[in-house]
Amino acid sequence: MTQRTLTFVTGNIKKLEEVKAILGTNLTFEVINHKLDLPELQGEVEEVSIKKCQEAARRLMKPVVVEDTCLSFNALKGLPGPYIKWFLEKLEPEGLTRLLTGWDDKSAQAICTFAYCSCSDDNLDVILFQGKTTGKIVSPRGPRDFGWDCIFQPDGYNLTYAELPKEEKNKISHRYKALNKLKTFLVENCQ
Ligand SMILES: O=P(O)(O)OP(=O)(O)OP(=O)(O)OC[C@H]1O[C@@H](n2cnc3c(O)ncnc32)[C@H](O)[C@@H]1O
Ligand SMILES: [Mg+2]
Repeated sequence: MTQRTLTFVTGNIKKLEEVKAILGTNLTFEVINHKLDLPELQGEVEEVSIKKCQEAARRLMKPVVVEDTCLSFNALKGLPGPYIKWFLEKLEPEGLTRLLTGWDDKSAQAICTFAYCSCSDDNLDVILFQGKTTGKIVSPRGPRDFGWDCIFQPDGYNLTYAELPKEEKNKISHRYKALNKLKTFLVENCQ
């Protein structure tokens, strides 16, 4: 990568906020946002992320990063997973919690997958960086300003993501773990 900017393609302002907060300012590259609501194909999260990233690279013709977030319920064999956005929109947090009525197992995984494409020489190869945080699904608690934060209680905490101070979430989150891997890769490969 010749330029020292990294374009994060997302339509989600809260994701962008967290990415900037986690990366901090002490970086050799600058994260800029390109707001695009990219189409997302169906499939496993890896396939969804790869296709989303290639589409972003094809449209912008420069190095890009996209991110896809899953919320996977173990009792439901990983669903809603990559379809969480649509489940959340239709069912709202209360409805998501209710999906697990009748199941003893309330455990869940928050999974964040960053996908990077250098887009050099028309090469659309994609590299993935994944982070997972385990927890359980609870009745909604806390502010509702970001997705399903109010129903996800990370293991080792009595508070939901929404109730935790932002700095605390950003130290343990699925996004933090994935972003750390991406950051290491960028520092080693993209100077
Ligand atoms: O443009 P993109 O980056 O795709 O943004 P999006 O909002 O469409 O995001 P996803 O496709 O990854 O869908 C993930 C859903 O989960 C929500 N979400 C993502 N990260 C979250 C987090 O850390 N905590 C709570 N909800 C989150 C998000 O608002 C979506 O409803
Ligand atoms: Mg999306």
